[in-house]
Amino acid sequence: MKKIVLASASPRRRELLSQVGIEFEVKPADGEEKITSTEPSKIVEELSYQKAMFTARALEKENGHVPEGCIVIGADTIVSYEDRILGKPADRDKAIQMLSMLQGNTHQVYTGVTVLTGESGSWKVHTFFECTDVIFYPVSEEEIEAYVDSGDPMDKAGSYGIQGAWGAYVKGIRGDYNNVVGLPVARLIYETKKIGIDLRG
Ligand SMILES: Cc1cn([C@H]2C[C@H](O)[C@@H](COP(=O)(O)OP(=O)(O)OP(=O)(O)O)O2)c(=O)[nH]c1=O
Repeated sequence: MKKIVLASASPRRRELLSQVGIEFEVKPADGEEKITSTEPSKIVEELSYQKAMFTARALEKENGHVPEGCIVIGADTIVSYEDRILGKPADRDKAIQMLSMLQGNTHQVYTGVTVLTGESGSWKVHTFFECTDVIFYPVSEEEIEAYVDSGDPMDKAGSYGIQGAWGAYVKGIRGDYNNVVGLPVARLIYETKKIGIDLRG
């Protein structure tokens, strides 16, 4: 059986892969990511590639060579609003600022995914991104502060989790819900099928 490795510490990404019946190991990427792009779609693709590559290099080191048939998956999620890129908030104030900006408006969530496959001694690279529009109802300052004080936003791009208490303010989405949570799993299955891989079997 082929070995699939998720290069992520995100519990959401783990759940999404498990949910559709994919069996995998987890080996979070360990390294400093660098952004050189300015376009949201390029940023998430670039960061997903770097995460997948950190883990792939570590596997290569452990094995003494590129493990044949091994599949490494890395992903990165950001929020884009007008010309701003929003990652995880640095502190409480930043989280409040982000949510105050996003409430009552429509923003985009981008997730980039990189799949590396070990083939004939090197890593073949497959990268794509998915974008989902998310619309929030107007939310008061008090509601934002109460949500931020719950601690939920701190490990999430854009300072919210659509799957948690912030779901109370989501008017709607256009596109893939799972993409907002951190991994467009159906697209991942579709893209890997195109390169002859069924991740589920
Ligand atoms: C917008 C949004 C983001 N998120 C999460 C998904 C990602 O885990 C996180 C964005 O951070 P990322 O840097 O993409 O990922 P991560 O640090 O959590 O995990 P790793 O790099 O090890 O793979 O925000 C939600 O859970 N719900 C949401 O609604």
